[in-house]
Amino acid sequence: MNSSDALDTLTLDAKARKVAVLGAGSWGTTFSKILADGGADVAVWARRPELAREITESNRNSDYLPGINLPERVTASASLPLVLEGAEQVFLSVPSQSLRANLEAVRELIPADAIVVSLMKGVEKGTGLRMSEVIEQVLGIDADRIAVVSGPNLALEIAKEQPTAAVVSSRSLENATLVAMTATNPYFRSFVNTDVIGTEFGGVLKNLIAVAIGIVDGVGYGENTKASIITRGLVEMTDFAVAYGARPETLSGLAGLGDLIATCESSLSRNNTAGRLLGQGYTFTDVVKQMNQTAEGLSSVGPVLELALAKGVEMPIVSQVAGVLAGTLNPRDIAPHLTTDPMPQGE
Ligand SMILES: NC(=O)c1ccc[n+]([C@@H]2O[C@H](COP(=O)([O-])OP(=O)(O)OC[C@H]3O[C@@H](n4cnc5c(N)ncnc54)[C@H](O)[C@@H]3O)[C@@H](O)[C@H]2O)c1
Ligand SMILES: O=P(O)(O)OC[C@H](O)CO
Repeated sequence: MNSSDALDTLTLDAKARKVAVLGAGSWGTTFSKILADGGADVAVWARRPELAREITESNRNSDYLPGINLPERVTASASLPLVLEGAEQVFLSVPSQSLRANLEAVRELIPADAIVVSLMKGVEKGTGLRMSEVIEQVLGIDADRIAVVSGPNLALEIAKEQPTAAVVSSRSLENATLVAMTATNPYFRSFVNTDVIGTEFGGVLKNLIAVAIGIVDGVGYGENTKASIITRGLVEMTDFAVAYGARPETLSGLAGLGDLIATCESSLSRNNTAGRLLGQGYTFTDVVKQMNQTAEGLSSVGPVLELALAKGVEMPIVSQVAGVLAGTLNPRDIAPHLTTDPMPQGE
């Protein structure tokens, strides 16, 4: 049976019944709720046993999702073998820079046929690898068994069941579809594509533009500045991702423009918040101390600029974010420098 025949025979019965989520932060916990509300039994791995107990016994994760009740189908444990046993799909939601170490601990525990799904939006420092590439490298599994989820997905809004869409991407359309069916419920709809590169880079790059938006917000600039950065930021995102093999239309979709809008507009965004603190004059070190959740953009800016240089892609906005983070560019100077060329350019 080829893959399009296999797709034709898929019915909703093919939804996964037992899934595992590694990482009980704001996104791992919210995604567990999405999956449980779609009908799956969800086992979550939390590093701290007391958090695992709170999730299982009180159906709450009060540190990350205050006021949200989790479905009974979500249980948690600090034991990886317990969580992973029998999982048909394994969702990964830890900070990107910790993924490799976490995967090394679970390599032997992931069930042989499970689809492994990245929920993360970062690139690895030092290697410049996307999360799906780290998964492929460390687990040594076929790329068809790996999927990624991305889109305009601010965790707290979804935990409150506000209607939202996302895209699931895999080289195997069949596996993307299986994951999307499992990650669909009355308030959350998953679309599919096979452009893993574009889907992952969309999520990484919008974080950097959201940091820029936060910076100019913190400075006190208004909507013209922000709209200029969002629009030119999308050009930078698309040029970069296409240089690495993405399809341009992916960057106009949920994982690109969609996520860019959500992250740049919302004060719930940690990347946007980190930028705002920088714009208000806090140093990078102060900002890192104040953030108690993951702001991936702060770690991805370096590797993204290295990848851009390798392909000769110009990223003036991302370069300016790097300058502000390094303390070499005054946040007030970020906005006028939307191109590196003083001569007028085609848009
Ligand atoms: N929160 C969102 O709205 C959202 C939405 C979409 C995607 N994401 C992505 O999901 C990923 C996880 O983000 P999050 O929002 O859940 O972050 P978070 O900071 O809320 O939680 C991270 C979780 O990982 C754990 N953790 C921290 N360091 C770890 C380590 N070294 N090893 C294992 N676990 C560790 C923490 O204890 C916590 O449970 C990020 O890549 C983020 O970009 C987040
Ligand atoms: O809070 P942020 O900035 O990590 O953004 C969360 C999600 O990626 C929004 O889609």
